[in-house]
Amino acid sequence: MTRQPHERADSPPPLVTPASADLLAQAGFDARSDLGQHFLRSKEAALRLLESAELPYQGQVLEVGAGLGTLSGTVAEAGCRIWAVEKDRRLGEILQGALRRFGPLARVSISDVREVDLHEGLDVGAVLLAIMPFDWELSAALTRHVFAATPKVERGLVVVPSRTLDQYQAAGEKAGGLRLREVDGISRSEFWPKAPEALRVVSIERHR
Ligand SMILES: C[S@@+](CC[C@H](N)C(=O)[O-])C[C@H]1O[C@@H](n2cnc3c(N)ncnc32)[C@H](O)[C@@H]1O
Repeated sequence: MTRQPHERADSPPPLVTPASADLLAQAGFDARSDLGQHFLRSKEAALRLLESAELPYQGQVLEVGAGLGTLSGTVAEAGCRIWAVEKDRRLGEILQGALRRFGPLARVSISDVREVDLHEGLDVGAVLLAIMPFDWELSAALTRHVFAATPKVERGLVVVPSRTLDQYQAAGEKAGGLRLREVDGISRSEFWPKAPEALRVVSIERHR
């Protein structure tokens, strides 16, 4: 298989499991800007996102770009089923290691979310919860993709660059039938590497 210019070798980085964003930084991990990689540094921030998401107990959550599993583990601890999808194969072992203890509550797919069968894998009423790549075009494309791929995802809560929200709101009715609303903020310093621009915590609903 020919490797794309941005693809790196798949050898795992020198990390311990479970890993944290700060350990990743200390290990000299090469965060990929083409994937908008910025990792959540604290569990407190994950808990705050969980609170904003108002997840139904034992509901199903799709997380796009699960990274190290910091948010995914918090979701599973709250009693929800999590499907953690992450494109970067270098993070596969770490993510699987972080979620192994949850057994059947947690499913991991190491793949581009646009290449997994979301309709088949999700239940009606699934919620999208994601810290989307910090690249406004990519985060907008992935958000659009999830809601277009299956009607089973009824709503979501995402962290996105503020420009993603601005562009959606500017698109109005053309925004793929979705209504986005800012519900909270999150500091750029909650991430390693620090987010390059302001972030928004946004709830998403379908237009009825
Ligand atoms: C802002 S980071 C958030 C990581 C993680 N949620 C955390 O906070 O530690 C975005 C994540 O999305 C992943 N990603 C980028 N494009 C993706 C795609 N098409 N499908 C699945 N994951 C993707 C990146 O590799 C990265 O781990």
